[in-house]
Amino acid sequence: VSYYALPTRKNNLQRKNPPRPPSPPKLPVLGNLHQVGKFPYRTFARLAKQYNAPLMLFRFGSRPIMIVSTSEAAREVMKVHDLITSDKPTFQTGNRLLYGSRNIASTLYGEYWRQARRLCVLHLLSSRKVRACCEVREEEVGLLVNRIKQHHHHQHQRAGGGATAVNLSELLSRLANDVICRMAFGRKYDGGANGGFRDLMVELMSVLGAFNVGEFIPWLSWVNRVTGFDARVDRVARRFDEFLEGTVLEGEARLEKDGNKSADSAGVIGDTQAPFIDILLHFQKDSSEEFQLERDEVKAIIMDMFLGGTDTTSTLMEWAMSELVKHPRVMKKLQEELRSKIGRENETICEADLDRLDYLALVIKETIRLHPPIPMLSPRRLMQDTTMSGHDVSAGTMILTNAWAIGRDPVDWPESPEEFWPERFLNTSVDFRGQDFQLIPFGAGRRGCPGISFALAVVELAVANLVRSFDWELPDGVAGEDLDMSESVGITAHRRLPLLALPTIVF
Ligand code: HEM
Repeated sequence: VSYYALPTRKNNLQRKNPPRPPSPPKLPVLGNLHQVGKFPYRTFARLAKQYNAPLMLFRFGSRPIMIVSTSEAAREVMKVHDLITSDKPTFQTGNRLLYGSRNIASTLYGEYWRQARRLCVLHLLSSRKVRACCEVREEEVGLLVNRIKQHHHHQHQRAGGGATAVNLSELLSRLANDVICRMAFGRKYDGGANGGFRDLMVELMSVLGAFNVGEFIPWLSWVNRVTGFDARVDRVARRFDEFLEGTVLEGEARLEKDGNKSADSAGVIGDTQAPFIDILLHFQKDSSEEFQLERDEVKAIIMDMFLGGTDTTSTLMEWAMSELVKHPRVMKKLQEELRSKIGRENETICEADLDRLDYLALVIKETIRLHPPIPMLSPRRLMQDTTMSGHDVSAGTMILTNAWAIGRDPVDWPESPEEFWPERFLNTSVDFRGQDFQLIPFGAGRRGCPGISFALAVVELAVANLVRSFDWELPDGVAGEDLDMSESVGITAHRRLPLLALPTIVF
């Protein structure tokens, strides 16, 4: 048997007990780690197809990992077995950076998770709260549009008419970060004296996404000390904590001045525009609340909002703009919708207009189908032995769902699954909110993403304004269809190369 051959299903079926999911032969110590490659979602998609295996069992060092590769299998994991797959694996790096993994996304399934998630869904990310903060997004998107216009005028004057490209990836990352910053703290931290918050976020993402051998092969943990990885993690954790401590002190000063907030008739703390940190501090200070947070937990949940909401959101906007530049037909159709339905009255589109923009909604759906920002979703951990799709799976197995592969599976997407074609969503109710397992970029079930409305509000507003206000071309006369679409390595799959594009002001 070669190292790369999976046992066939037939062999498995000859066994007496329900078989384990197919599993490629492993190397000693490494298990299957050597097979993963730079783009695990591509490798796993290829193997799943090759061996016709909706569920596959791998071993990364000492950890058993099940890979879920079809919508049917995903439904079984996240719907039929949602409860017993709602635990999370622990990682040393996450423990050190996220206050013992007390953030909602990494904490173990249990009472703390239930209460913290409830708090988050009700007070931080509810559609009411999202709506109440539309001014923040409108202002920030307005700033983005003005920045591009200024760049354009400036270049015109300087270069005597020759336009230069703007770095849309950079601008969109700044937008996502500024919006969450204002929601979380009530103000922006633009660097300078405040310590370059965005640089800190970039470093945090890079440390969290780095391969840490000690997570999988515990006796090799010493390697991290030698390579300096441990010291780097400690440095990021310390700098982040210093920053968050400052924001907590500012929040405490505000609470002291305004007095403790009590719930309004809808049970929401503070006014709907109160920054997240003030709301979380209320749950730390007010002993009449049933659920009490520790100071570190306040910080961990704030970090969750940044980790969950910045890179993911900017990645989605970046791919939407890339696909539009690459597909002039779709760009033109969307521009027609925006320019005819919104008209010229306002300089920028505001959120009240978004409901009327049907084609925009299709474009966003199609973008997230082809480019789920977290292609393998967030890992889960099976709580008890069970049988899934006719296979035995043991308690403790880590579960990764390949949303990227599922979004391109010809079984669910029979018409040109690799093509960017928003019209495929016409006359279907298929949506990404966790009911339709062929489209699960936000996961599903108990641990599904609570930030969908929050994310979409930013993404739709930004894309609508960028597409309505400007015409876009690639620099150096490169045709849109030749745009490089390769992905970066890491937890989020953003563009490998930044999206540089030439704007022409239309509105
Ligand atoms: C395009 C943007 C986003 C994408 C693609 C995304 C994706 C995801 C995914 C795949 C999960 C894991 C789901 C699962 O295991 O079933 C998740 C969880 C989570 N997301 Fe998002 N997310 C986005 C935006 C946001 C935003 C804006 C926030 C908050 C401001 C947020 C906060 C969270 C939190 C707190 C969790 C953990 C939930 C739990 O474990 O109970 N996300 N997200």
